Amino acid sequence: MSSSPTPGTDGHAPGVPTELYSSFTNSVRELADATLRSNADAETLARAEALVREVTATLTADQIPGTHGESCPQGGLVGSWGNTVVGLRNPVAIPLVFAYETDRVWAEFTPGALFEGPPGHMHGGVIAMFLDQVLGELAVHLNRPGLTANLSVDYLKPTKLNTVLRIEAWVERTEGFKTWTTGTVSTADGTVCAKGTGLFILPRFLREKSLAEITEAQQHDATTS
Ligand SMILES: CCCCC/C=C\C/C=C\C/C=C\C/C=C/CCCC(=O)SCCNC(=O)CCNC(=O)[C@H](O)C(C)(C)COP(=O)(O)OP(=O)(O)OC[C@H]1O[C@@H](n2cnc3c(N)ncnc32)[C@H](O)[C@@H]1OP(=O)(O)O
Repeated sequence: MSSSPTPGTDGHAPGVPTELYSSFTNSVRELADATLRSNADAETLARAEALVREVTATLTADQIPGTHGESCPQGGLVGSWGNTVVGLRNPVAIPLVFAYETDRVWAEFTPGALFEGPPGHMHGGVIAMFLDQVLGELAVHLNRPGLTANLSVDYLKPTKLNTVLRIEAWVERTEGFKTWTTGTVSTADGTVCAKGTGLFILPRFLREKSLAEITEAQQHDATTS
């Protein structure tokens, strides 16, 4: 079975619109939730497994090597397709869709059973991962991209699954190539469930580059801002 060396110049396989990637990936997210919560009997599960394995074989017949970030080092839409929190083509992502304001980034989302830690509640590691993303998105949004050097989370209340949550971030302070951002995960009534702070540092090898070069190097989807 062949594997394509890289996607086309815009990252799409011939004739595939972004909407199809998006709707297909959503269908796989639904499959993951169905897999987790199905009460199907043994015969039904065995039939479903055969079908899923057939679909998997169809998809793996033609794949990019490695990751989307590696295949599209210039970043942009395709580079962010694989991101585990916001990736349009990543079935593991929710995906979060951020709104960008002058000094703030936020998103609303409703995590389901796939994100469980304590019974009925969101896993703390997943909360930290989502906070990392929103804190880093803000740094990028402010044209101060960086890698997470430090992330600290206070878990203030258990975070219920299957309720609308708001995640947002704002900047705390900046110093040269360092950016400290703070963010929260809260419920619709404003209760803060978790609060995180992050330090984002532009890596040494990028510090000498221009902002335009850095923007190209980062794996950020400029089209979402
Ligand atoms: C692979 C390259 C990609 C390049 C892209 C660049 C930026 C854009 C990135 C992402 C944007 C995309 C979407 C945004 C949302 C995403 C959020 C998720 C982000 C992540 O998921 S990201 C993965 C996890 N993250 C890492 O994988 C980092 C591993 N790590 C390193 O890559 C280095 O460790 C680094 C770069 C952190 C520093 O390395 P370095 O060589 O530049 O630092 P250096 O030693 O020169 O120190 C310079 C000054 O920073 C101080 N300093 C250093 N480290 C510190 C620390 N931990 N705490 C407090 N202060 C610290 C020193 O004390 C000194 O301070 P002073 O100048 O005052 O003396």
